[in-house]
Amino acid sequence: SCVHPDRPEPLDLHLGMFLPTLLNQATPEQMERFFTPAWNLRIIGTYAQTEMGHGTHLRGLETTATFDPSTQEFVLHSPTISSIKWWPGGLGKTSNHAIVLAQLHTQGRCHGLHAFIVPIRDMDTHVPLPGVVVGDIGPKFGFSEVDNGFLKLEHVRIPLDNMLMKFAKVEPDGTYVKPPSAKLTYGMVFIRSMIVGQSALALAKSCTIAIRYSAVRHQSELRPGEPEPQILNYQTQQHKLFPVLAAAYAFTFVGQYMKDTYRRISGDIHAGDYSQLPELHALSAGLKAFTTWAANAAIEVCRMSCGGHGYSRSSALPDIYVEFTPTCTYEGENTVMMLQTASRYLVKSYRQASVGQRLQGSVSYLSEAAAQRLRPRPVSGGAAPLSTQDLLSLVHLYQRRAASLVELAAKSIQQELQRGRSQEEAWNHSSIDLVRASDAHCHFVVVKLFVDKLEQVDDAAVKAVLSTLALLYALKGLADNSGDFLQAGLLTVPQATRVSARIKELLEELRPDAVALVDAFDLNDRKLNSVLGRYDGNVYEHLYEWARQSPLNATEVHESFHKYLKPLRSRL
Ligand SMILES: CCCCCCCCCCCCCCCCCCCCC/C=C/C(=O)SCCNC(=O)CCNC(=O)[C@H](O)C(C)(C)COP(=O)(O)OP(=O)(O)OC[C@H]1O[C@@H](n2cnc3c(N)ncnc32)[C@H](O)[C@@H]1OP(=O)(O)O
Ligand SMILES: Cc1cc2nc3c(=O)[nH]c(=O)nc-3n(C[C@H](O)[C@H](O)[C@H](O)COP(=O)(O)OP(=O)(O)OC[C@H]3O[C@@H](n4cnc5c(N)ncnc54)[C@H](O)[C@@H]3O)c2cc1C
Repeated sequence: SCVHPDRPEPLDLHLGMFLPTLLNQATPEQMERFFTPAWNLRIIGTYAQTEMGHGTHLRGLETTATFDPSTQEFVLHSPTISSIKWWPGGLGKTSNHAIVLAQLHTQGRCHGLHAFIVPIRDMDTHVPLPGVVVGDIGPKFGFSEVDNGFLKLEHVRIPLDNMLMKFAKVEPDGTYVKPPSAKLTYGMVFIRSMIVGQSALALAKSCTIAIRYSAVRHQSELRPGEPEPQILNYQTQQHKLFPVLAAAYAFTFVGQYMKDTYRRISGDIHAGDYSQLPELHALSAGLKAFTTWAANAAIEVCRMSCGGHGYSRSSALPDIYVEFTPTCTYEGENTVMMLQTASRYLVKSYRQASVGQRLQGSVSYLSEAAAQRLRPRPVSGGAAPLSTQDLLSLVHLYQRRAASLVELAAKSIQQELQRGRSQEEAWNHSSIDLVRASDAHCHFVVVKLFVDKLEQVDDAAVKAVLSTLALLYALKGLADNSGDFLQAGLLTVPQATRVSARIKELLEELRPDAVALVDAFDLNDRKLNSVLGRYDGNVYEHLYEWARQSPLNATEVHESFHKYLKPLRSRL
């Protein structure tokens, strides 16, 4: 399993993408030649796919790999400024090899994107090799520990056997042999699946810090004349933090499910069964986007709930945010991933269900919805009774919301086509609906997995408190997205009012267990690296000590006084 490092590191790409790509796409001979030295860090590699001009649109990538049968070599080339590889982690100064994604040309034809192992620096001197121009792309929002780099290839020659050929092949005479499935060369499903677990970890860290701090921070007056209360006793503070706590548990279970699903389906793929690849792609793309967007926003809620000290690096929350936020962009920009899940899976499944096909996996509910559409609607047409206590009925509500939004998106495309728009234009003019449908589908999956997990909990007390968290997660999501449920006729205004009231009750129920629930994440002080989130709660003394250690305090009078203030004063 992928052990997530505390902070980004220059070897992340080597460990998180270079090695896994070899594992997934190298032949046994290539594994021998590359994996072993890479495992021993003799070879240090990166995954160079994105270019200055293209990150999302893979088919638009411009780097070329042209086969020269006379020398049995590929010629790797960056033909334009926009084709320069840009962003790969560890590329700037750390790596001596790169897996370069390039458009394969052989016998005068282009066969699309394929992966090539390209040596970029001398294995001993680390000097860039001939034809290789490589460097760091400069300061970024964060990730300063990682040398994200650029790579310009000027007719660099590599042996035929440096193309990763587990699936696609080029014969010595230049004949191209297609892979069993074109989808096998896309990659990225592994790391997208792992990122779901990173979302859970980021949430667990952030709410541990914020809830522990909220238990030791006393501020203002709740009852005149009484001591200042813990800020965790304010309903608004609970309303900010407890849904984040619930999401941290939800995403932990989803992260485990995603890892298990990846392991199961990639095992099938290695055995030659590609049938589940669409489900794995759709699930990993959608859940990566859903969980990172949610976690990204929640980290900021946790930071701001700690007041001024939340803005101090001593809280660790600014660093957690800066390190986490690019997950919404890399490994598939979130909007694009949501569109993939909708366009390549949900709408396709909806259409199959509409003609009576029995669907399996995470979209099986679309078959149920299609059958439902064929039955006469109840005369009342109103929303079904709502239980704010029964988790299974809430799962069903999320399922029906997802089915409704998938149908809305599919119908939007149909309406656009009937207006005479082309296929592409019809899809583009429905893309807001498509993203909403994916979001609702992923939300249903998360709620369902949370509730399914409770069935595996034997301890009654643990099951009770997790059920309360699951209820809060489901009802808060319902309140936040009440427009979807109202629009789908799944919720009435009186029911929405009851949901809000129930959420307040749940916040009160969770208050006594809140600190224990974050302690249960078992994140030690070293991993949290947060003065506010210390297990012993001894914040103020350590905050003062932390500030005293600041480099600015190395001298009582900083050199800036003599260099700037004093001369300025003398000129006034
Ligand atoms: C394992 C051993 C290792 C040992 C390690 C031990 C040590 C442990 C310690 C580990 C510590 C390391 C920690 C790891 C941390 C890692 C840190 C990461 C840091 C950040 C790194 C970032 C990297 C990157 O960003 S890489 C670049 C990412 N870029 C993208 O994702 C590009 C996004 N764009 C696309 O994917 C495509 O353009 C797409 C899909 C949007 C459109 O492509 P298209 O060609 O136009 O395709 P389309 O017509 O839409 O679909 C065609 C068809 O294909 C299917 N499809 C598409 N994509 C996939 C896929 N990925 N998989 C499967 N199938 C796919 C699609 O569904 C269509 O199918 P049909 O409809 O059936 O035709
Ligand atoms: C910290 C970090 C590390 C990275 N590490 C690596 C790495 O190691 N290796 C690597 O190869 N890459 C890496 N990347 C690059 C990353 O994969 C790309 O930035 C990402 O794929 C997004 O592509 P882009 O930057 O071209 O954005 P664009 O695709 O240009 O996105 C810009 C906007 O256009 C929108 N958009 C694009 N296409 C569509 C569409 N079809 N429909 C609707 N809207 C669309 C997007 O939603 C977004 O709002 C890294 C990036 C970052 C930030």
